[in-house]
Amino acid sequence: SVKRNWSINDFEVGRPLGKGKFGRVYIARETKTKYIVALKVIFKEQIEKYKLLHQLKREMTIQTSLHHPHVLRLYGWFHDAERIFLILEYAHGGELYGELQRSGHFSEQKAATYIASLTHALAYCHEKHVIHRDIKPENLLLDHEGRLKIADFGWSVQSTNKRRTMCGTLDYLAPEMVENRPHDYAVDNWTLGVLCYEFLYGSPPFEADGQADTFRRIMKVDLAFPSTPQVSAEAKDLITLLLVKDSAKRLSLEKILEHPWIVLNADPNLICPK
Ligand SMILES: COc1ccc(/C=N/Nc2[nH]nc(C)c2C(=O)Nc2cccc(NC(C)=O)c2)cc1
Repeated sequence: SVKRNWSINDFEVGRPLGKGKFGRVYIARETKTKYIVALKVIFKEQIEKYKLLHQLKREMTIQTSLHHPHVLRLYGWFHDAERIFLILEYAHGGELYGELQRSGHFSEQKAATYIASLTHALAYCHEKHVIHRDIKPENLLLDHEGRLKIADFGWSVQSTNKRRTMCGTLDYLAPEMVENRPHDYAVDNWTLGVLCYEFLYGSPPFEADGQADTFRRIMKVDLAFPSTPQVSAEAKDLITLLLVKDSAKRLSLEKILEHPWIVLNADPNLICPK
C-alpha cells in the first residue's frame, strides 16, 4: 500500500548524486523496507523566487500519475519548513548523457534500442495526454540493466562533472516550440529525431555557437549528415522522416516502431547491456 505521510525520518540519506539550481539529489534508503530511492531536495525559497510552485505542482501531478517501465517513477513527496522532498525511483546507471559523452556516439543497436524505448514511453505519455516531456540526454537515466528512463521532471539536475549549460539550449526544440506557436504531441516526434541523430553522431543536428544560429538552423531544418561515423541509410531515413518542419507530416510513434532501422537494430527486450 502506498504510504501517504512520508517524512525525512523514514529515510537514511546517502551520498549526493548531483546538484542543481533548485537543490540536490541524494541516494537514500527507506528504513522499514530498505528500498533504495533517489531523494530530490528542492528549496522553497528558490521556488518562490522563480515563481515556479505552479509548474512544480503540475509536473508532480503528471509524474505521479505516469506508471511505465521507461518513465522514472515519482513515488511520493513531503516537505518541511524550507524544503520540498521528492521520492523518486533510483536508476543505478545514472545519466545517459554521461554514457554518450564517454563513448562519443552509440552503436546503431544501442541507439535504436534507446529510441524504441523512448517511443514506447512517449506513446504511453500521449495516451495520458502528456506531451513535451522535455526529453534531452540530461533528462534520460539508465537503470542497473541498461534500461532507459525518462526522468525529465522539469528540474534538470546538473551533476558535479562539467556540463554544457542546459538552461536555454534550443537544440531539442521543434520549430513550432522555438517560434512559441501552439504545439501538439508532434513536438516529441521531432525531438526523437534530434536524439536519434545525437545518439549516432555524438552531437545534436542543429548545434551552433549561439542560440540565434541554432534557431536559424532549426527553422531551416538545416540537416546534414557527417561522413564519419559511418551511419546506415535506414538510420538517416528515420531521422529525415522525423525532422520535418510541418508537424503533421512527421512519422507517427506507431510508424517509428515499424521502421526497418528500429525493427532491424532495436533489442527486443529494450535492454542495452553495458
Ligand atoms: C556522478 O555519478 C553518478 C552515477 C549515477 C547516478 C545515478 N543517479 N540515479 C538517479 N536515479 N534517480 C534519479 C532522480 C537519479 C539522478 O538524479 N541522478 C543524477 C542526478 C544528477 C547528476 C547525475 N549524474 C550522473 C553522471 O549520472 C545523476 C548519479 C551520479
